[in-house]
Amino acid sequence: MNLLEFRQVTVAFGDYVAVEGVSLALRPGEFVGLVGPTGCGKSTLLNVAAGLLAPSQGEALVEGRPLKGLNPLAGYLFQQDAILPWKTALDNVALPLVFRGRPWAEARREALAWLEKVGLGRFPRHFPHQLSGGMRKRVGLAQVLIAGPRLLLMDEPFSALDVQTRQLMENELLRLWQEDRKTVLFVTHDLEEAIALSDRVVVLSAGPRSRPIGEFPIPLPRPRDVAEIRLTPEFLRLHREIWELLRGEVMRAHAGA
Ligand SMILES: Nc1ncnc2c1ncn2[C@@H]1O[C@H](COP(=O)(O)OP(=O)(O)OP(=O)(O)O)[C@@H](O)[C@H]1O
Repeated sequence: MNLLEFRQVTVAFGDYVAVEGVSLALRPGEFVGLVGPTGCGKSTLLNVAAGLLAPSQGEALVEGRPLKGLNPLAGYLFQQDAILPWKTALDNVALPLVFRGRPWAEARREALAWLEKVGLGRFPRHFPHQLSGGMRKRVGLAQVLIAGPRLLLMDEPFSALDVQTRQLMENELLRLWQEDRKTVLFVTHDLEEAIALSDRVVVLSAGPRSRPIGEFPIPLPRPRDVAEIRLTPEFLRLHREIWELLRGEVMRAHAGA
């Protein structure tokens, strides 16, 4: 059964129809990259998947059941940090468990294990302003993963990072993902990032009335190193093929802007 499915999802903001008739299904354990030009409705679809936004028409299904309210299986990682500046790295990661009623001591123990998993075992008492951008991302990732989501919704999570840090984080994400293969919907307008990470890349058309116009399986071997895989002939072939479709949409989006 599909873990997440959009069935003919349309979202309108007033008269503006952002996405129209979107159908897309994610199998359990699948890593799907969603690419499209700026403003085409990628975040809108993630918000529908998270249950933060109800479609104007159509529906989202989670394990075959219509989604009503917040998606209980989902963890959401945004472009901006969602961590609290006045809490330590450890307490930021522990918070989702505390919100669920777990005692602080127990939550902190588990949080420390997660900080170690993301390579921050030596920084539990640091505050966010004492950490680099990449380290804050790691805190954010640990904070999402500690809650045990089966679906990860990621909205350009690494786009604010410099290229090297970004590649480190992409590899880190793949390493963690290999461990238990959560279902991932990863939004980006960076086609290379989408190909390097995903099992399947879905291309959205330029808005308004955006919808998927192409789906490309990415049969690159795993485990992958995102920096190395970009240099392989198969990667370049996939990039050329998908870019052919995406380029037209990017140009349409710019012409309409
Ligand atoms: N709450 C809202 N009210 C009105 N219009 C909105 C609202 N949210 C999004 N939109 C519009 O819907 C369209 C899709 O927005 P969305 O943020 O989903 O695009 P995106 O593909 O994620 O963009 P980007 O790549 O720039 O982040 C945009 O034209 C945006 O202006």
